[in-house]
Amino acid sequence: MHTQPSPPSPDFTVKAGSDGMENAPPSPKDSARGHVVAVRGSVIDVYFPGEPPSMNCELRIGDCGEVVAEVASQLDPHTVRAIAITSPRGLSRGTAVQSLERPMQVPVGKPLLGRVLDVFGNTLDDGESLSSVEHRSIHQAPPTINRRIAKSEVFTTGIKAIDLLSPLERGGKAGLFGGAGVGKTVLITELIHNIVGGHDGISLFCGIGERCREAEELYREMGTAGVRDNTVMVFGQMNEPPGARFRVGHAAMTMAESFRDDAKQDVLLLIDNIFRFVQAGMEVSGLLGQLPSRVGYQPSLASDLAELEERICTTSDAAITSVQAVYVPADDFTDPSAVHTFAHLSATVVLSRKRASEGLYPAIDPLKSTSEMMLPGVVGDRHYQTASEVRQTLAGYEELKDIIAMLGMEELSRQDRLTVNRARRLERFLTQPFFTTQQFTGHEGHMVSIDDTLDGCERILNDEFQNRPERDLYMVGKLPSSPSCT
Ligand SMILES: Nc1ncnc2c1ncn2[C@@H]1O[C@H](COP(=O)(O)OP(=O)(O)OP(=O)(O)O)[C@@H](O)[C@H]1O
Repeated sequence: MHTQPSPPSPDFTVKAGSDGMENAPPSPKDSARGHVVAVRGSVIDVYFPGEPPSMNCELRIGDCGEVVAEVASQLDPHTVRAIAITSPRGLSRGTAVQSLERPMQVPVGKPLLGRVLDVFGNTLDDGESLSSVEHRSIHQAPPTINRRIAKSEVFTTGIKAIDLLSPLERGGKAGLFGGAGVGKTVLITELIHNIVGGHDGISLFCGIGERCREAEELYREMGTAGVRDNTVMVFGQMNEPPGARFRVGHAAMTMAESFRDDAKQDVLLLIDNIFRFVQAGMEVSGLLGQLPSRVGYQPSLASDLAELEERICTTSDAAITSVQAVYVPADDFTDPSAVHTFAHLSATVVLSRKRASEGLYPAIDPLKSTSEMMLPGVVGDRHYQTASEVRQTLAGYEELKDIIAMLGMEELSRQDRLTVNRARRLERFLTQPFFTTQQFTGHEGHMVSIDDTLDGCERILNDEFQNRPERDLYMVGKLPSSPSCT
């Protein structure tokens, strides 16, 4: 079906800078020229009279190379199937195609700082083009084992519940898991606010498949916080074709790797949202006609994720610390996308809908959030003991909830009543007013050091606040030095 006699291929004339593409394709060799033989949505079959381009080669389609596509499979000795990275609107059979005979490339290095880019490295802000900057392929192998190093060092965020119960690892990967609307984006924005200013490296934000409005808000917020000059933002948002959303993570990784490997600078990589990467992969796989696997995901889900996640690592040159928001479909934590993502992370912060509905923001579930850093040798004995006691108290309260609902507090033993008293106060103390939600909550934002968090929890566990109303501990930063102070 794809090998029918092909019409003569039209002349390919390349107009530099057309279609807003800053990297105009070079003059094609004859063997790199082909033409479209079939278009089905984002799937484009291309016939090459000579040798066909290899996997992942970038194709420019149209007289001005206005549609960019990537070779996804080879159908026969002369035909390849490509996935469009830009909208394939207007394509028809016979349209000229040029193979660039190399994978997609993005600009890398210092000129990217302070810029907002798309999956091709085209600038989305008003600044000058980056076409003259060094470019590098978005497909890179992860560092070999002998280049990797493992240091166990905690990365503090100033957010009480995270620092106490699931401390992030410097040079590690952390995930913020949650269903729709439980506060993943707010939490990642607050992390940017708290960390980026004090982080003496580069920050790279990668927006995958989320709303364009959020990208604009983040850009403004970075400007207000005065951290834009040390930040690169790369977006492939929900209005873009699946190919672009699938590749934007690789583009961002290539930029992050250049800062780590060439400039030897630590990188903080924030990704919102890794589920959208999986979802884009699922769409691409469906378009390619692959048989779906469990829950409709692509059969290559595990390897797609591993290909990206394994590139995020710390080497002897510098560290890439990554925080990723992970949308959990229908709040089902056994969904394959969530399960496969869990496997790559050193810290998982789970957001709970129940806590969000009670207004206990950030809605972090203290019993489900975990971290590999939670060892006495890493966080210290005091932190380890306090976190364990907090967890035990909250778990005890969780078990007592059914009894309280059926029989009331009066039927509880004195010890159980004390547990409930402490747990409710701890729950409220672990809420925190955010800088980024200041305008609509009316609570002034607070960053809290881990010492103040430990001090607060210890005092609540020692019943210092047992006679204070619970609301006094809600949405506060650190606790007052005396329980009687407000
Ligand atoms: N820390 C917080 N303090 C106060 N309100 C919050 C907080 N976190 C989230 N919210 C409320 O929850 C809403 C949804 O938050 P957010 O957009 O971060 O959710 P999300 O999990 O990213 O959602 P989606 O999956 O739809 O992108 C916010 O608009 C806000 O009203």
